[in-house]
Amino acid sequence: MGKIEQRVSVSLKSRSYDIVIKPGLIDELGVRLQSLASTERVGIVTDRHVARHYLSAVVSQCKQAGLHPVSIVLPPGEKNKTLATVEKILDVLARERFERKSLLMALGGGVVGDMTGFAAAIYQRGIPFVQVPTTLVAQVDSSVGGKTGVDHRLGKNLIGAFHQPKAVWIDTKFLGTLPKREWIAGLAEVIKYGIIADKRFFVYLERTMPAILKLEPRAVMQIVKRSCEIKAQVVAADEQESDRRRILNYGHTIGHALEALGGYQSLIHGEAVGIGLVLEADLARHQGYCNSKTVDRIRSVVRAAGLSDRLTSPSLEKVWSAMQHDKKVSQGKVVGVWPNAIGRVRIVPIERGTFAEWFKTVSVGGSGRSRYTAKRGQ
Ligand SMILES: NC(=O)c1ccc[n+]([C@@H]2O[C@H](COP(=O)([O-])OP(=O)(O)OC[C@H]3O[C@@H](n4cnc5c(N)ncnc54)[C@H](O)[C@@H]3O)[C@@H](O)[C@H]2O)c1
Ligand SMILES: O=C(O)C(=O)C[C@@H](O)[C@H](O)[C@H](O)COP(=O)(O)O
Ligand SMILES: [Zn+2]
Repeated sequence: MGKIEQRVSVSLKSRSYDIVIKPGLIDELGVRLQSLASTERVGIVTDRHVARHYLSAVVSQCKQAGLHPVSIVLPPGEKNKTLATVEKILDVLARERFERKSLLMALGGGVVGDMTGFAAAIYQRGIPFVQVPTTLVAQVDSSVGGKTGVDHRLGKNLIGAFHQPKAVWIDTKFLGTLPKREWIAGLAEVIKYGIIADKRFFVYLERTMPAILKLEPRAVMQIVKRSCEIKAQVVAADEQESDRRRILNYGHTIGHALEALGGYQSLIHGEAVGIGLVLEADLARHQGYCNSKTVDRIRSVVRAAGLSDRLTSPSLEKVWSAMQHDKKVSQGKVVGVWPNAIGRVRIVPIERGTFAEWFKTVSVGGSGRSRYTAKRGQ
């Protein structure tokens, strides 16, 4: 199997697994699956958009490797990340007599990955699955670390389970067909890693953004690999988010609230996180945790990526109330992740009064979408 693959290991207490990053890895999927699957039956879960580009190639790979693939094609988009959609996956697994050792493959973005992982976590109390992420968000974040689940009307990812994949296989060539808006959204999670854990990486992003926006292969490989390394380290230190893993949620306290307030339709996840990165940095400054220069640098890199930095809801009550459903809430208190400087964050609760004071100072406006809101394929 070619030479240019990169590997990142996720070392957990119970078990480790590898993230393999390689352009063209799709051509090896059959062989890789064969070496991991204990039964011939393999469930390929994907969505309609991804299926159009890649499903037939993956199915024929499986067949060539002597496997018996069963395709499950879901409706795309966050609004379908629901228990009802997971039930559809479970119906197929039961009907097709999937067994405890049957393997599922999540072929898609974070929505497909989170739901496939959740179905794998609960079908027969847990079956194995692999992640084959096809969006930037999924390649740098959602495919790694075992957070799986679905949304609830009141809050993001309120229903779910920790269930680690057996492997993560990343083909950066998938990104070639990704709509630009989705690519830009993924950059929010990439920028997040620089802010929470790696100043050098943040500086790299500041300098290299033009090449990244042009999808230059070296830059793409670098951001995917470094993001996976940082995520793998954090997850290894705290698999089930009892403490340190909460840093991966920087930008999400406000981001998830805005996503839920938009009914999971107006903002896509990365766009909401991009806004959250800037607003939570500004809120950190307001609380005296960092200086304005730090906020300005975060704002500049977010804008350079083409992401919005503007609050999308004028209602303090609505935003604060949506934030109450954050999974970091502890003993009724909203807990935030706040930058001290680039590369360093602290985790501290915030009072409503402090949030309200800051909220008055923030200008509201725009749709919150990235500069690239064109239709798919543009
Ligand atoms: N589990 C975690 O740790 C974690 C981390 C980050 C995000 N998430 C979750 O991930 C979700 C967002 O994921 P996403 O941004 O990947 O969105 P997504 O899964 O909705 O994919 C975005 C769009 O791109 C399409 N698409 C996917 N790959 C494509 C390709 N290669 N070519 C063309 N079209 C393609 C999809 O059909 C979809 O329309 C959110 O639900 C978020 O909560 C989870
Ligand atoms: O892996 C994690 O831990 C994260 O927080 C990564 C986030 O980017 C991701 O959006 C995650 O799904 C959020 O988790 P949640 O527990 O806040 O729903
Ligand atoms: Zn996220």
